Amino acid sequence: MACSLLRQRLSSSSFVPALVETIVSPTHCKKNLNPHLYFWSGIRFISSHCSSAKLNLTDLTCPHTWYPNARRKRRSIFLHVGPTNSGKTYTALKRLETSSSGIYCGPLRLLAWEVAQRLNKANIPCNLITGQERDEINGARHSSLTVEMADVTTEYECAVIDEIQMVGCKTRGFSFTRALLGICSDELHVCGDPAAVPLIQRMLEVTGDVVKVQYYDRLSPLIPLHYSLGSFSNIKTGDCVVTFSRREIYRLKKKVENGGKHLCSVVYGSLPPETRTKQASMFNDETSEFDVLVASDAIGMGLNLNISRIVFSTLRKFDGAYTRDLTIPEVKQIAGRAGRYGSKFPIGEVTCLNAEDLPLLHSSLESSSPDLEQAGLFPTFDLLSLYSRHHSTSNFYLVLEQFLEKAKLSPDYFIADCDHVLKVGAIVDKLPLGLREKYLFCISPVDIDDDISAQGLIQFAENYAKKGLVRLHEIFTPETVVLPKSDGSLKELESIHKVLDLYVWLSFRMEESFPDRELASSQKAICSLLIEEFLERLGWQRGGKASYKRIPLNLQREHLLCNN
Ligand SMILES: Nc1ncnc2c1ncn2[C@@H]1O[C@H](COP(=O)(O)OP(=O)(O)OP(=O)(O)O)[C@@H](O)[C@H]1O
Ligand SMILES: [Mg+2]
Repeated sequence: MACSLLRQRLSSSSFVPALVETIVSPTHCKKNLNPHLYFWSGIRFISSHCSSAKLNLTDLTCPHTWYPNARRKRRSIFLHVGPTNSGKTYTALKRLETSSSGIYCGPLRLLAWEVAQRLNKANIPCNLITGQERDEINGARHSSLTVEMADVTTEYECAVIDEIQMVGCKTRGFSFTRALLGICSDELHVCGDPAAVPLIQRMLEVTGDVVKVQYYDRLSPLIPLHYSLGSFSNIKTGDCVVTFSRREIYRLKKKVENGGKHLCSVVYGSLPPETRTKQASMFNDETSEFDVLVASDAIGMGLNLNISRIVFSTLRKFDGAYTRDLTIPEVKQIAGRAGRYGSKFPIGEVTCLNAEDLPLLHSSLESSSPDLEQAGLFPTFDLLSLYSRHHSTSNFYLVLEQFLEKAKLSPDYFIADCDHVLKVGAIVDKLPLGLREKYLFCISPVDIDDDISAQGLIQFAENYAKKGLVRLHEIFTPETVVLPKSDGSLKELESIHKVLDLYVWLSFRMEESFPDRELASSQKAICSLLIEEFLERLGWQRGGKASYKRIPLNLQREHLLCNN
C-alpha cells in the first residue's frame, strides 16, 4: 500500500488501550507559543510551593494550591444535579448566555459543538476550541471547549463544567479535577449526577468557595418496559439499539435494514466526530429515512437525540481488560437518552433485546448510583520537570514511574491510569528528545491500541527527533484515501483519520515543526466524507430505498479542495 503507515504495522499486542483525546492540559513548545494552548500552573508558583514544602515534589495532597488565580477568588459554585433529561445543562447555559464572558467545558467534542452552535445562534459569539480545532469567532467573549482545553489563568464571569461525575473516570477524571479546582470565574456552574455531590463538596471545602446544590427532577417520563424486543421485526421509528462493539454495531445495522422497513444511522467512538455529528443529525432529521439509530455508549452523555426507545442489545461490555455488567450509572445515562424533553418523542421507553436482561435493567434503573469516592489527579508537567532536574534524568518513563511510586495523595484523590503514557514514554525515550517533547507525544491523543495510529505516532516522533520538521507527505499519500469497499477498509480509513487527527493535534502545539495542518485537516474532512458515503451506500444496499438528500461525493470533495 502506498501509505507507509500501512506498510509498517506494529503488533497491537505490545500496547495497552489508548486514552482518549487530550488526556491532560495541552502544553506548548518554547519555540512557538500559542495563546490558546493552556498550561498548568506556572513553574514559579510551583517552585515557591515546593521550597516551602522542603522540595517535596511528590506531595500531591493539596492540589487546590496549584491554582493561585482561582484561589484569589471566592467563587460562587452552583451544583446542578439530578437524573438525565432534567434541565441541568439547560439552566447552566441560560446563565452562561447572560454573562459578559465565560466558558462551557464538556466531556465530548459533540457537546462542545452543540453549545457553540446554540450560543452563536442566540447571537452570542462563541469560539469552539477542542484539542484539534480552533474555530474562533470575531469579538467572542465566550468559548465552548472540551474540558482538557480549559484555561486556568484567564478570568471569567461565568463557567460551566458539564458531566462532573466524569471526575471519577480513571483516564480523564483529572482534567475535570483541574477544571473544578482551577477555573477562575466568579460563578461556576457544575452539572451532573447527584452521586458526585459529597465528593465535590469535600474537594471544595478547602478552597473557600461558596457552594450551593440545586436538585432537579426528570422533565419527561422514562418508562422501563416489562417485555423485551424479542425480534428485530418489532423495531420501530425512533428506536436506538445499543451495543458495545463496532462489529456488533454493523451486524445489528444490517439486521435491522434487512427487514426492509428502516435505515440506520450509526454512532460509535472511533467514527470521526464530524461523522458522528452528521449521523446524529440524519437520525434527528424527520425528513431523512434514517429513522433508527444503532449506537455504542458514545451517545451516553448529554446529547439531545430524538430517541423514542432505547433497546439494549446487551448489558455487558468489554472494558479493555474483561467483559463486565454495565454499572448502574452507565445503564441510567444510556437509558436517559430516550424521550428527551421537547423532542419529537417526549415520553421515553427502555427495554432489552433479550428477556433475560430485563431484571438487571429494571434493578439498575430503580437503584441510586453509589456515591463517587475519589477524583482523578495527575502531576503537572512542571512538577515532573522539576523532579527530572532534581534527579538528573530526562528519561520520561523513569521520571513518571518513580514520581508516581512516591506520590502522596489525600484520600479524596487517585492517580490517573497512565499505562498508556508510560508505554508511549518507553518508545520516545529511545529518541533524542527533550522532556517536554517526550511529554507532548505521551499525552497526545494517539490510539495506541490501533496499529496504524501507533505507527503514525512513532513516525511523527522519529521524524521530529531527526529533523525538527515533520511533513505530512513523508508518511501519507492522499491517494490512499479512497471510498471503503468493505468493513475492513472502513476500519482502515477510520485509523488513517486518527493519524491525520494526531498530526493536527501536534500542529497546534508545535506549529513550526508540523506545518501541514491545513492539508491534514482537509484530508481528515475527505476521510469523513468517504466514511459517510460508505455508511449511506451500506444503507442503500440493505434497504434499497433510501433517498436522503446529499451532495454527490465528487462535488463535496471538489468543494473541500477549493476551500483549502
Ligand atoms: N426550562 C426549559 N425550557 C425548555 N426546554 C428545556 C428546559 N429545560 C430543559 N429543556 C430541554 O430539555 C432537554 C434536556 O435538558 P438538558 O439537556 O438540560 O438535560 P440534562 O439534565 O442536562 O440531561 P443530561 O443529564 O442527559 O445531560 C434539552 O433539549 C433542553 O433544551
Ligand atoms: Mg446535560
